[in-house]
Amino acid sequence: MPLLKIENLSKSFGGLKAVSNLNIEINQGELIGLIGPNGAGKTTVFNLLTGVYEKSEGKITFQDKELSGLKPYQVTQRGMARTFQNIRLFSDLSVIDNVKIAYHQRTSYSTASAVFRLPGYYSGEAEMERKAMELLKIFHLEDKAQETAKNLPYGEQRRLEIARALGTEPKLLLLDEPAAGMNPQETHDLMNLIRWIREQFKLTILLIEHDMSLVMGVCERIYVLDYGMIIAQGAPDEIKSNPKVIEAYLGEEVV
Ligand SMILES: Nc1ncnc2c1ncn2[C@@H]1O[C@H](COP(=O)(O)OP(=O)(O)OP(=O)(O)O)[C@@H](O)[C@H]1O
Repeated sequence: MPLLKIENLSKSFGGLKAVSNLNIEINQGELIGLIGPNGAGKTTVFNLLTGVYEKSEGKITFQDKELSGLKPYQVTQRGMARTFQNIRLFSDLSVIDNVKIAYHQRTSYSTASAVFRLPGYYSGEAEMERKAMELLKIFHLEDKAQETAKNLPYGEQRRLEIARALGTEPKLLLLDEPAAGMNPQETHDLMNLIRWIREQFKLTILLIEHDMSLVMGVCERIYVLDYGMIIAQGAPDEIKSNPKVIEAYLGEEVV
């Protein structure tokens, strides 16, 4: 059974069919790319998966359970986390608080112990602080733990966003253009980081990305969307030489 199964998924906005009859299967541990020209429907797919949008038609099954009518926080609790194309951090909070908020979504202590500050609350907080700090170390952000998130350079904000997503302890991580705005060196480092966190956290990753060197470099399989429909799928080498893909990217560099 795949970890994620998307069957005949469609989403219309008025007369526009942003996603049309989409079928995707992702197995545990895979690193999969979702590419396509601007406006192809990639982010809409993420919004459908995470409960931001309600589907028009189709079925999404995640960890053997259908995801239907769930709010984004419920999808997070089921084990799916995402980052956004335009970074969305709590920009006025500290770096470490951004990650601790993610752990709060998975917290084990009860609301009563939080409200009355019972001992369980404090041990829970301490544990969260420790775990958040561990994550920051992985992302080389431990020295910036007390810094206000908005003061971080752009590349570090992107890394913090991934750290925060991992704080919810997901099985499936959705990355929406993680290399956007990064220079070639940062993109190269990010590629290694993505590979590494997949192993370390036993993650399955679905990645939207326009940077072809990154997509082709890290993904095992790639789905190509155009006008809301899948026009090609396969290994990076097959995708690079697929005439439909080359045509969809007309004038753009595919390799
Ligand atoms: N909330 C919405 N209301 C109306 N139309 C929308 C909405 N969200 C997305 N769309 C439309 O759906 C289509 C797909 O958009 P989407 O953002 O998913 O594309 P994308 O592949 O992620 O593009 P990009 O690479 O530029 O981010 C576009 O035509 C877009 O204008």
